[in-house]
Amino acid sequence: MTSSPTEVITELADALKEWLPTQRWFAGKDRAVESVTPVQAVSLVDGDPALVHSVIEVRQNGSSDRYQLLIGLRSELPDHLGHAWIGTRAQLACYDATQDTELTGLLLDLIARGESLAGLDFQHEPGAELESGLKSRPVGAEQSNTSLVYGHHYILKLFRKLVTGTNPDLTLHRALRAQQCEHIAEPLGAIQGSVAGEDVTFGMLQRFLPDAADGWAMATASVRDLMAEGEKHPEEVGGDFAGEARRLGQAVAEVHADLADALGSGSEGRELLETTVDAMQRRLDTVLAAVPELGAHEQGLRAAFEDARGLTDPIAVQHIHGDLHLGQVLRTVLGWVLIDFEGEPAAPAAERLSLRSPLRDVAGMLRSFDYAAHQLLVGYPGGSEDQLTERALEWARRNRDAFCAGYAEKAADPREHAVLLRALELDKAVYEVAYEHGNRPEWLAVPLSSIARITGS
Ligand SMILES: Nc1ncnc2c1ncn2[C@@H]1O[C@H](COP(=O)(O)OP(=O)(O)O)[C@@H](O)[C@H]1O
Ligand SMILES: O=P(O)(O)O[C@H]1O[C@H](CO)[C@@H](O[C@H]2O[C@H](CO)[C@@H](O)[C@H](O)[C@H]2O)[C@H](O)[C@H]1O
Repeated sequence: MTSSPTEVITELADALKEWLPTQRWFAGKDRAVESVTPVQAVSLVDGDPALVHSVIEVRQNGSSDRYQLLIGLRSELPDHLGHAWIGTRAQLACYDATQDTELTGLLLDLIARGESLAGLDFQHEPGAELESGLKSRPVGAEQSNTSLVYGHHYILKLFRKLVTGTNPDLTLHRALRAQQCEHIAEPLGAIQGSVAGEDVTFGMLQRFLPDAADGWAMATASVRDLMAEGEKHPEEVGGDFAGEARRLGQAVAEVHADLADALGSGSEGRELLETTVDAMQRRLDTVLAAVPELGAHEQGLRAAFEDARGLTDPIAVQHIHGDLHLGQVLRTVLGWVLIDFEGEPAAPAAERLSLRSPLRDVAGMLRSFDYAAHQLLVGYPGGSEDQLTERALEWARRNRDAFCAGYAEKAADPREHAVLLRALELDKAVYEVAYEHGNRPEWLAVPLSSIARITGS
């Protein structure tokens, strides 16, 4: 490589403008990319292949976000890396190096050795003895970040959109580990560094749970079973999920209790309600401007948010998961594990780190039961009164109740806060409208139809 790492990224800028919107983890797919510039770039491996670690600034619609890139450079790109190609410069193929097992092994080895390289600190958690020399494979699932699995042992998440300060995913995992929480995958290491003088977390290594099934796959299999059973009710079919939903409710309540013990909790009154409802209304303004289909429900949404403003009881607050849904929970033989404590990918860092009502996580999970029940019906020609829709509603009701009942076995019953819970659920559904609009427009009907049902609009 004759050019400097920064020159490489600068020369790749045009290719990156095309490539970024094709990546699942790129958060700005709904806006044109105006420019891509390197904030910093360092060489981690010289030679052929070479490896450059870079932070880029992506400008869109007048604002900008920072993303982490690992760029591989090779004189010849083998076929198995063809899908990772970004562009060619100075006769070198430049590609997404997270897909290159010849290069990614180094990241685990550096963490295992606890080394610093080119301004990046590769750390293992105190007492963690890590095996090195393992090859990685990328996690197949489409995600907000890029995760690599090493053997059957470890999973390394490389954060894509960067936030300043220690990433909440790492902070909360460390806090839960200190509480010996049973419902997490143990954090084992991290890649830390700085960008423009501010600390940044680039990666987090965790114990990989090879035999875990994800909650979304389990729940949707249960819905499919039910729909195949014609006239039967959820409790009458073998694939009933309510027992798991109850255990999941217990696990979420236990994680909340551990987070509160580790990081503190409080109680808030009027001021929090005002800022919470103001934020809901602002989010609604933004999403309404982007997704006209939401307009039909504006009145119902605003009224539900304002109902919450009128509440008088104090609200318990603490650190929470922040983006809890069935895709963020894994069922192992020992029980449920929660993953990905990063919060909503689109939320500002300060909001993700603030103390909030744990009912937000409950609302996220309730939304997810609704999603699991209704996503099979996307594009389905039946009317809203037909039998499959009835089954979907029944499944969602049963599992939402079971989840709340499980939660109530370990903490206060979330159903006692119906007005706030309803507002939080609707706020989450508004977020989902924006999320689906930007990422999976064919699924937009899922949150929209829930909003219609909940608000009666
Ligand atoms: N400890 C783990 N063991 C097994 N699989 C995991 C583990 N952590 C994450 N996964 C898998 O990797 C996927 C991505 O992880 P996640 O933390 O949700 O990343 P993202 O921030 O990109 O959404 C999850 O959906 C899950 O399937
Ligand atoms: O990438 P993350 O897992 O951090 O979260 C984002 O993507 C999720 C989809 O993968 C999205 O979740 C929505 O769809 C789920 C089904 O795919 C459903 O279970 C959730 O209830 C629904 O919110 C999530 O909102 C988004 O932040």
